Order: sequence, then structure tokens, then C-alpha cells
Amino acid sequence: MLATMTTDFQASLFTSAAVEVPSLQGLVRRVTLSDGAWVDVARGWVRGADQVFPRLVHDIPWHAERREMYDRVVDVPRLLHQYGIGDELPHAALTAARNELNRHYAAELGEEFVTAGCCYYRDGRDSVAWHGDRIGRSRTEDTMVAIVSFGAPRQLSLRPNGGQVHSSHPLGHGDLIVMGGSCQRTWEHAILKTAKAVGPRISVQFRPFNVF
Ligand SMILES: O=C(O)CCC(=O)C(=O)O
Ligand SMILES: [Fe+2]
Repeated sequence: MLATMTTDFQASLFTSAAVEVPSLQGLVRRVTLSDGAWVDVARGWVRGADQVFPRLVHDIPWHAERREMYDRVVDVPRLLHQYGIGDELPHAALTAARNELNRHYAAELGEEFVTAGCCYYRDGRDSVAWHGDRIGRSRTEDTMVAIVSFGAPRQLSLRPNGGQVHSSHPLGHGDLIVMGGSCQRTWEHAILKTAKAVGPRISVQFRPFNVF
């Protein structure tokens, strides 16, 4: 009885008007960058994202990391968790998002998004410095990294390698950005620290096999 109730509850939660992951057809707007890089943006793609956010805060087994920087060991300024190939995702909205990304980009990407890296930016002091996701195949090959954002918006900044900041996308509340083409090799992205009072944000980055 209890099991049935739980299942019914989850099903109705997900199919309720509140949480919905619509088709990306006609919803994404592509912005062409230089050197074969592009981004696709779909604002408010995951409907009811603000209701998903507290579940992700609670259910993802977040951990802090420390990394060596030159001669020091420093805190990574965000919490992290990585879902690997075959891992069950923590919320039906994420599974639905990955399924729709795989459907929408199947022909263009030629493979599936199989991992989901998660970052939790607790406040404006949490950040990720300028980088490209260039470990693995993305070092030499075109690929895609699709990011779905929950919670309060933070700016995802983009610049050509080492160049001036080109654009900045406020991402939160179910927004999608897909970085594609040569974007990971020829451009850099960052979530810069901000002195403004900002609420917490979670990003989920869907990547193909051997792209980090
Ligand atoms: O939080 C984001 O949207 C970006 C995260 C990111 O660039 C990364 O983890 O590689
Ligand atoms: Fe990245």
C-alpha cells in the first residue's frame, strides 16, 4: 500500500501542471560564436524548476572538494556530485530533460548525453573560474555540453580563449544552455563570483562519453 502511494505520488508530482519538460522543437535559439563554436539557449525550459530545486538540494549527495593550486590546497568554491554512465538521476525532471536532449540533438550530436555533473553554488562567493571542458575527447573534437539550471540565476560568461568577455547568460529557473561545436576548445566559460546578494543555484551538465 505504501509503495503504491509513493509511486502514485511521484507520478502525479511529475505530471502535475507544476513540473514539465516540453519538447525543445522551436524552443531553442542558436547563437553562432567564432571559430565554429555556438550556444543554444531555451529560457524556462524545465517548467516548475523552482519546485525541483529543493529536491535536488536535499537528494543529491553533495560533497566539497579541495584541490592543489600551485603550492597550496584550496577549497573548490562550490559543492559537487557526478552521476556516471548508467547511474539513476535524482529526479524525474532530470531524466526527462536528458531524454529530450538526446531526442532533440540525436542527429547533430550522433551520440547520447550519458553523464550528469552537478554543481551547487550556495551564494555569490561560489564560482567556477574560466575554463573549457577539455578533458577527454573534447580536447580535440567538437562536442556538446548541455546545462540545465535550477534556483536563482547566475551569469554564465563566455569569451574566446583568453579574450574579452563576449556574452553573459543569466541562468536559473529551468533555463537550458547548450555549448556546441568547438566551444569547449576555442572558447572559455565561467560562473564568476559576485558581490551581489544572490540566491543558491544548481547546474546540471549533461555530457557525452569521455567529455569532462
Ligand atoms: O554551473 C555552470 O553552469 C557551469 C559549470 C561548468 O562549467 C563545469 O562544471 O564545467
Ligand atoms: Fe565547464
